[in-house]
Amino acid sequence: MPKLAYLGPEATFTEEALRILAPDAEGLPSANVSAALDAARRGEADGAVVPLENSLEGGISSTLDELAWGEPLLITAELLLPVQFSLLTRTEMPLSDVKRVYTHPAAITQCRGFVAREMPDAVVVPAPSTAAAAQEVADPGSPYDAAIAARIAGERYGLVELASGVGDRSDTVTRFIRLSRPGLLPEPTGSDCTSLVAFLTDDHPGALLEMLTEFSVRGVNLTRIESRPTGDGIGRYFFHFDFEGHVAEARVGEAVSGLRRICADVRFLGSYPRADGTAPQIKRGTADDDFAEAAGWLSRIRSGRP
Ligand SMILES: O=C(O)C(=O)Cc1ccccc1
Repeated sequence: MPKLAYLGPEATFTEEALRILAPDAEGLPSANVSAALDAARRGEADGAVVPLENSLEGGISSTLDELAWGEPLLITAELLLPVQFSLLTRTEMPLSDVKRVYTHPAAITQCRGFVAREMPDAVVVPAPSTAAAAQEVADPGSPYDAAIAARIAGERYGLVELASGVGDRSDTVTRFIRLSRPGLLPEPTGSDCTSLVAFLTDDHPGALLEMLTEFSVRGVNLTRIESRPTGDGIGRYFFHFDFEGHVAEARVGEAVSGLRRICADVRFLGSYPRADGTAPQIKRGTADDDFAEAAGWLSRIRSGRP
């Protein structure tokens, strides 16, 4: 039974994701994303499950930066999970009495409209996770009146559900990833995604276009691009890329090695099955057979056997 570290404590959305991604796994709750990933790096767990992005707000910065700067880990699976938020308190109370709310930053952005409409005077404070917020609010000495978390977090920590469905959109989806220490990649399935981070050599006109061209000329469809500051001053960024296909496929391998040639550094984050099962778009001339045929032709030319 694998042991997987996750953003805890019990009853986070990440735990729900873990139960779906790895139903047989033993969960190891961790205080934050870095701690979960460190547990996997140190071998205290076989891997980790953490949130990566959501469809309303984009990437979860702490995860993106850990993947780029921390000891390397490999993404081996992803899951898309719709999440529902509840407003949880120790006792029944009118909404107007809720003055201090505690929850994870991703929930703050996804419930902003509800808070502005129903509790305009409330202050919302960021918590390490939604379940950590629920656990804190359950403490009678807590300075917070309410947590925004999953209904099951309310049940787990003995809170009252003052309101349910407090998210601004019911169709918001969060993307979670499973990671392991570097090793063998998952086999290609025909519906895969590859992730990497790329660092520019220097700042010059067209630098981003040059990177994008490596994908474009091989017909590789990007599914996410996100810039993050390098920390070296305003205007200095590196880039997260997700794209269709597995690095074992010729067009993807060529794009990745093309990037490697023009970037200061490329960190490969993994090729893994796509959660939505969508087959990649393959443009004419970019299938594995096309690359193999052209490579054979080139080698015949080079050896004088056209
Ligand atoms: O805090 C949690 O429960 C998490 O798993 C992170 C999170 C927070 C809000 C939406 C999705 C994931």
